[in-house]
Amino acid sequence: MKVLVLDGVEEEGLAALRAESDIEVDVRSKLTEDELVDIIADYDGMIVRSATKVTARVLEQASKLKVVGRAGVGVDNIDVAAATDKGVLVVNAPDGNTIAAAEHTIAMMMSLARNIPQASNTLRSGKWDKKSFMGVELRDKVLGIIGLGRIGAAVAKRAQGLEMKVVAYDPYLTEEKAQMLGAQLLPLDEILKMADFITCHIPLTKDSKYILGEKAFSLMKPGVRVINCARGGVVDEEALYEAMQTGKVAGAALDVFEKEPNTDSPLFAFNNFIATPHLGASTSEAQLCVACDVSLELIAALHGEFVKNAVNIPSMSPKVMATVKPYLNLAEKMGRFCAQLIDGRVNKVEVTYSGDLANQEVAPITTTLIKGFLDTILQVKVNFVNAPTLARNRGINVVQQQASGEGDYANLITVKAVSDREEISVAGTNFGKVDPRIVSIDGYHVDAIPEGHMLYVPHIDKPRIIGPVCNLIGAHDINISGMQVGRKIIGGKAVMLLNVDAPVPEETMPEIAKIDGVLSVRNVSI
Ligand SMILES: NC(=O)C1=CN([C@@H]2O[C@H](COP(=O)(O)OP(=O)(O)OC[C@H]3O[C@@H](n4cnc5c(N)ncnc54)[C@H](O)[C@@H]3O)[C@@H](O)[C@H]2O)C=CC1
Ligand SMILES: O=C(O)C(=O)COP(=O)(O)O
Repeated sequence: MKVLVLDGVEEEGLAALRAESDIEVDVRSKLTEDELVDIIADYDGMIVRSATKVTARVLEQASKLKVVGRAGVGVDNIDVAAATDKGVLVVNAPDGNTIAAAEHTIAMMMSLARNIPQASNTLRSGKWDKKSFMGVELRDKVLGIIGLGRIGAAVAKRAQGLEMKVVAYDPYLTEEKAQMLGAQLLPLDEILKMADFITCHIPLTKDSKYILGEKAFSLMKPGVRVINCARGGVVDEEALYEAMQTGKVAGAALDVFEKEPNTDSPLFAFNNFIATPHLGASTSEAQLCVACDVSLELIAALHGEFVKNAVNIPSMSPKVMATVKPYLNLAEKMGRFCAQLIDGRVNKVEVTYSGDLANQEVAPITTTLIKGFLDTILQVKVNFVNAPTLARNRGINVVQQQASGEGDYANLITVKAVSDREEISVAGTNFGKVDPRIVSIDGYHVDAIPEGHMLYVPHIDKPRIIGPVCNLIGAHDINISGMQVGRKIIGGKAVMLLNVDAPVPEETMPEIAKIDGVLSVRNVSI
């Protein structure tokens, strides 16, 4: 497999990736979108930082691509929706650069407070100017943090060390968590009115675009200082320009810009404006960390294993991963089994978990089941990433529920599939955690190993059915390795499920269907 590495990802951090015998690493310098479009079909994985734009056009040509890794946090340079539709996993490395970004923010704040870059420039140009650079202290000043996530929290901790009062706006964070961080959660308007310094630590989303715009600047305290080391577009640069022009804003520091690279911003005209070229994550420690983290994620993704920091599938903690892993094989097989048993256009798949599975995280098991279900009926590549979207797009309503109460099995997954023609239900369990079994079909008890080729024959419970079915299969020299028969009442409907060493030829199927008492017959391949 080939992995394309762009944007100057730290070489030392790629060691784990290079050590994989089945992975070839190709490090390139910056490529244009056209160049990327031309070569991307060769690659199974790619790693980027913030410079390369992984657009829908690039992804369209990425016929082998399984995973895009972001050596850092923000994935706004990757078209995640297009990747999801194509079944391409997007992973990031969100923990490795938190401290670097937080320290850069503090450095920006200190620089704003003490005019360090400007004073340094003046001195280097031959002027010993003390008068122009009167500063302010940070102690007792109010720091307003917008977005109290990983970096916001690290900034809060450091600001408290500087004896600042920390207030924060983060509508997605609990009061308890903010309290633990020593920050008071307040509405945005109140923060804008009271803060001496305001710093953003949020992703760029449709809600956060221009969160610091004209209205926000109008509410701010005169003499406020503003910092953005998060994403360009969170601060409206034109509104900032106006607010600096009027003197409302006493200083601003941007590490990120709406358009990057940016070497000619009108803001550069202000002496109280300082800027760095998106350096928040640029420490040797952070770059080593994110490169190592993303390399491990790429290795896992390329080997079909679960990843820790997926952006477009639900992430799983190692604890959840350990509990769900034994059921993924069963779920995928059950999905495949049901899809081949049901007739007509499926509009609903209802998955019910009971026993041990009643009280644990099961969403990844449902996704795996749906993947198995769709895999057998769709031509497109189905994986954990696009399975839920593909189901939704095909009008299949996936319902997941967990049943309480004692059952007959230590763990049980029951799938009810509904189509425009019929409804079927299949139940499966893991014996001893890892041994998958189909234990019921439409309420008929069986005990079948879901593997290889199977033949499903619903019939009337009466003599001279099993023998003739087996004779016809035997006539084709096909070995039967397992047989299960289940009925509810004597003489009523029954089901027969055979494990066979090869698929029963299509031309034999009508002959089996003709046997008196056979209701239908179906080949199933797991
Ligand atoms: N300048 C640089 O080089 C770097 C920039 N970053 C950027 O910093 C930002 C923050 O990164 P992390 O702290 O790791 O992310 P995070 O996901 O840990 O934290 C983001 C926080 O923002 C909050 N949030 C989201 N939307 C919000 C909104 N509209 N209003 C208020 N709060 C909102 C979330 O609840 C969360 O607590 C990201 O945009 C990331 O891309 C990260 C690393 C380096
Ligand atoms: O991790 C992030 O979100 C960053 O913004 C860092 O960007 P970079 O990897 O330095 O181009």
